[in-house]
Amino acid sequence: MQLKNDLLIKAAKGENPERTPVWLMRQAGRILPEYRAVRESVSGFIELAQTPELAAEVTIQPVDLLGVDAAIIFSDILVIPEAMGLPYEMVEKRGPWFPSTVNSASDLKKLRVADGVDDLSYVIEAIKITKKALNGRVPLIGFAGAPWTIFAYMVEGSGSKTFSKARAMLYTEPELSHKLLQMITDSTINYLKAQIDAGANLVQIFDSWAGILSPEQYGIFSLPYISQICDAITSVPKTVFAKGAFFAREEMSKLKCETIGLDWNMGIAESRKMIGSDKTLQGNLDPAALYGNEKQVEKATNDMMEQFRGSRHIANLGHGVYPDINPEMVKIFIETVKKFK
Ligand SMILES: Cc1c2[nH]c(c1CCC(=O)O)Cc1[nH]c(c(CCC(=O)O)c1C)Cc1[nH]c(c(CCC(=O)O)c1C)Cc1[nH]c(c(C)c1CCC(=O)O)C2
Repeated sequence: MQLKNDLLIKAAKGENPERTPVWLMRQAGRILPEYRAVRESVSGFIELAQTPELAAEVTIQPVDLLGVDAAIIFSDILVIPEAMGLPYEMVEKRGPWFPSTVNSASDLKKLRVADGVDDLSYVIEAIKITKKALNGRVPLIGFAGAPWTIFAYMVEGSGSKTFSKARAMLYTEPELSHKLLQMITDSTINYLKAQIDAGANLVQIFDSWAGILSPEQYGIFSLPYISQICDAITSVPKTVFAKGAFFAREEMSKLKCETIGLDWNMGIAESRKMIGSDKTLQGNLDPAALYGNEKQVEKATNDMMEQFRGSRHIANLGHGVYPDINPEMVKIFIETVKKFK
């Protein structure tokens, strides 16, 4: 299927798109009343994610309603632990929670390497339905969590400010940590390959908890596993977004990926210098800028675009859009990027 809008793919490959493409991390769900209406028709997030027709519907909503240049499949990074044998629940207003966690070698024995097609067939089905419905209008982004971020949830059992249990394990049980990280990595490679076979045009790896590791620990327990994933996926462009990993930008430029995501704490000119000109940069407006009024959002967006001018860029926020942002301000962000000359 030929893409009618391939700006994202061109930008990722450094092929001079006619204008800068724009999409938002966490654009599916969260901010749209149309999403909440679908969400209320089922028992909760997990049922929605596991019902391929509905997952496809909410994946396409931001393309229709906001005018973004890409869709991202509606799912969650935590489907990987579940496929490995560690199920999660999504607790209303609190976030993910794992009834059991990984603390010992015997816990690890109960897990398996997930097979992308069989264990995550509902995501694969949702991708196929989405691709058909999109009919080439925009590219579809597939995604997975980075092994370290997935490890953090599997060991901690929930979100946390410090993830101190997960970080402790890296010091007290380094061998066990590496074994679990390798199982997550192998599962993630299988999963991303299955997403690509089903039609994903680009994949993004979210290392949301990169920033809580020391540079040294990051180099031992996160980057080598992201690097394995980048090496294993060769058929579509890859984006690596490591939130808070300002200290790893130079190292990240060596990854076999086309695009590096920047969060809003990372200076644009300084990041370009560290990463070099052979990669596309994605980002990085502060998501809180969208709390401003129309003029303020326009100005903040234009200021960001100006700093990326003339270099390989995919416009986005520096992290996921916040749930209480007014969709009208998201539209202004998108329109401002599209009009930028
Ligand atoms: C850390 C992380 C998670 N999930 C994800 C990350 C990495 C990105 C990041 O750093 O924000 C990634 C994710 N989660 C979701 C998507 C869908 C696609 C998209 O719109 O980008 C994506 C790409 C849906 C979701 N994932 C979740 C929801 C809300 C569930 C609901 O509808 O109640 C959605 C739409 C739940 C979720 N899932 C997770 C948390 C902490 C929570 C609860 C709080 C929150 O909403 O962010 C784990």
